[in-house]
Amino acid sequence: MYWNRQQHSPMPSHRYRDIFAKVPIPPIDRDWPDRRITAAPLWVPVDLRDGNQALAEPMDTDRKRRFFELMVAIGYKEIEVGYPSASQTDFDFVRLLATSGLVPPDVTIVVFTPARPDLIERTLESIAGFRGQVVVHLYAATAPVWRDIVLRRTRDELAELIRVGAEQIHRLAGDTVRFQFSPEVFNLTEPDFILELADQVTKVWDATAERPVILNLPATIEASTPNVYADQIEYMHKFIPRRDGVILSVHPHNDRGTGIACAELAVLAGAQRVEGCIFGNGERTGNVDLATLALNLHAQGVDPMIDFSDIDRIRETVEYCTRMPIHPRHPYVGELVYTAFSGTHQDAIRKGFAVRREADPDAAWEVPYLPIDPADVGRGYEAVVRVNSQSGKGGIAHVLETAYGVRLSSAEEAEFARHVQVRTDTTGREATAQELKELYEEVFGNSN
Ligand SMILES: CC(=O)SCCNC(=O)CCNC(=O)[C@H](O)C(C)(C)COP(=O)(O)OP(=O)(O)OC[C@H]1O[C@@H](n2cnc3c(N)ncnc32)[C@H](O)[C@@H]1OP(=O)(O)O
Ligand SMILES: CC(C)C(=O)C(=O)O
Repeated sequence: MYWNRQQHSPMPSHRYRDIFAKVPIPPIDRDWPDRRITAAPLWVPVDLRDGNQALAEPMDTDRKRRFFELMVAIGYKEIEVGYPSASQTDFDFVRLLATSGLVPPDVTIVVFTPARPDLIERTLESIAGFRGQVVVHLYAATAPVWRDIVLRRTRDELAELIRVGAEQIHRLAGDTVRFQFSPEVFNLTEPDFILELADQVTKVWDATAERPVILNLPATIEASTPNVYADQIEYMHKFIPRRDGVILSVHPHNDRGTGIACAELAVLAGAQRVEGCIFGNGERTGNVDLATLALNLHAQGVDPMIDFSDIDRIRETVEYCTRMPIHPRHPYVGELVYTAFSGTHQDAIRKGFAVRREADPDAAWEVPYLPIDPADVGRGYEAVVRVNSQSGKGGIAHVLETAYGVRLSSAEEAEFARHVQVRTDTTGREATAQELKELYEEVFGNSN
């Protein structure tokens, strides 16, 4: 075919199978494609547990505490604070929260446990005496490969393990505790088995609208296009027993790079709660990024209910706690995401700002190439246009004007751009505002 001269790659793609070969995807009359997101879901950051378990150097108490205080300060009301049976550090941090008054009364903490009697006991020990709101989160992997290879249990045996764990938690936990169950690798588990387990745990935990059980459905390893995950979630939304007594939650990872889309489509499909990490730390390619999800809502006119108005302060804390830098292209927070180097984009932004200057500050934001106003997240406008050999006269004039108040006529703009082009082509580098000013003075003298 003349239009497609691509060759077969030498990679062994034949060794992989798509999700439809791995698990039944039940047909549904899907409603999610026609829905819109008009309100924020319940957000639950799992940075202190799922994020923490992915770090080369897990957080110490000081880091955990700073991260926790940040999450409280910006508005999270439910926070997974650790895997208390994993390490003394995790246990001690939960004890600190349980005994120190660091948890505000309107904030719920979540503690995470596998279905092992000794570890459940240790988990409940970690929250002993805590008077605030707490969720005990039980998990077990349910997908066939995990059942066969890892846990070496049949479906019935695994269901029994989960029932026994759920009963133990119910017995040991006080009346104020709420319960959460995650069938790990939900997305690769047979739907009828999930319904069976959901029926079981909601029965054992006596799920009611007043004391709902959280059923969290993870894409532990992202394994399909997001529309398939959305179908899987909508199926559960429609068919899980005791739906009124269940908060349907999702927990997408990002192995295919589509964790955000999975979370958003899952919310359209009926998910009420989303777990993830701020800026997307987490196992392998990370948990879904809660900051991007929140700011995607903001950019659609929906209040995300979390305050990202000082995103660089949040970024500093997250980088300190995880000891990992955030990529310059990371949505909303990256150093370069409000910056244009290219000429036609700079020209459009400059014209957009000119219109904006005349507009009501509350008028709808319509500046080309800037999906949100950088000021919303505490960024200034200095870095919006930066100049190199890809830049044009509009962008160069914008920098001179905003940095130094120098205004060029149209003829001067065109002439000066030619000088800048020679300079940036020769150096191969960016020209800073100060370098542009010096070049301007060389070309036009100091008089303008
Ligand atoms: C998708 C997720 O994020 S799940 C959470 C993953 N997080 C972590 O593992 C971090 C914390 N983990 C730990 O500190 C340790 O793994 C511990 C304390 C939980 C367990 O440690 P160990 O007793 O040394 O066991 P190990 O780490 O090798 O785990 C494997 C055992 O756990 C079992 N297991 C795994 N998941 C579960 C579960 N949800 N419920 C019960 N048992 C489980 C495995 O079948 C295996 O048992 P086996 O030894 O009888 O074959
Ligand atoms: C067990 C759950 C919540 C999890 O961390 C995952 O599946 O990734």
